[in-house]
Amino acid sequence: MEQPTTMPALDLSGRAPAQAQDDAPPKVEVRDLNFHYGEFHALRGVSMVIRERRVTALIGASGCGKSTFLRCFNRMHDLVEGARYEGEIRLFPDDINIIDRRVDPITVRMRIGMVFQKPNPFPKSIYENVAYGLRIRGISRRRVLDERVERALRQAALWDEVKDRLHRSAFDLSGGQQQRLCIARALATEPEMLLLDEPTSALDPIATASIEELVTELRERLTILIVTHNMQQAARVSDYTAFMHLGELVEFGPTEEIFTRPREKRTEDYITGRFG
Ligand SMILES: Nc1ncnc2c1ncn2[C@@H]1O[C@H](COP(=O)(O)OP(=O)(O)OP(=O)(O)O)[C@@H](O)[C@H]1O
Repeated sequence: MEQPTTMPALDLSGRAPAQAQDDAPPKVEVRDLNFHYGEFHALRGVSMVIRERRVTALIGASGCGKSTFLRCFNRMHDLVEGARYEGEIRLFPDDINIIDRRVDPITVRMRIGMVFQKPNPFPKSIYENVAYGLRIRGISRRRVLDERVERALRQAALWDEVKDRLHRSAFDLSGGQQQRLCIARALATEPEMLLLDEPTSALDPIATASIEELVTELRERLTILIVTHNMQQAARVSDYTAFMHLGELVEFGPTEEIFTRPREKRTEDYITGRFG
């Protein structure tokens, strides 16, 4: 695991003011979420509100349940034997409980996209990677596909780099470009929320910076939940930070407060690198 970096280098100067009076409506409300892998109780009574068009970072030591939590949001555990959810994850504005087995996981995944730690483009062309989800949704008219593929690639800040080689293999792209392609693929179906699971941990600093810039741009149009081991990254890109420990949510609040005035000693110890 990458060690958390220490506190002094955090630069919070360019950030929006603390959101103590944030008027963004809730996008998701997590209510007393418990999650079990068979006998193992991986998430313990997690409750939090994720606000619309805000970036919320999940931090905490390896194994504390960050990915488990993130994966609940697009029902990735459904096929894991013995996996069991309790509680609610209510998605607004329609107020549905997305972990209710009666809610179709495909519908949930259309509304909540996910990007993983390692770029994982399909063995297809750049164009077909982005068009994939659209084709699954029955869109086949060339003009519509062209338009939506271009829009998603522009939103992922990749269009200028790939517009002349759309039909080349996605594997010809660099790691950072592949990750932006995966983001474009997730954006093509116009989700309301994006889950990012350590999206830059396999990337170099330049590619990391471009993904962080992109996260800040995407925040204008959708809600983002990001898992990161990098404290600076959480401080740079997020509005809110949630600190988890052993399956519990220890502390949650505006990023600036969590990093400068944590209420809990465990949070302070973690962000100052005293444990992790
Ligand atoms: N499929 C599984 N079956 C059983 N236990 C699992 C499974 N996946 C994860 N776990 C356990 O659940 C706990 C939380 O794991 P999770 O991957 O969510 O942690 P994390 O905080 O994302 O860690 P990291 O930062 O290392 O990615 C760990 O103890 C892990 O061993």
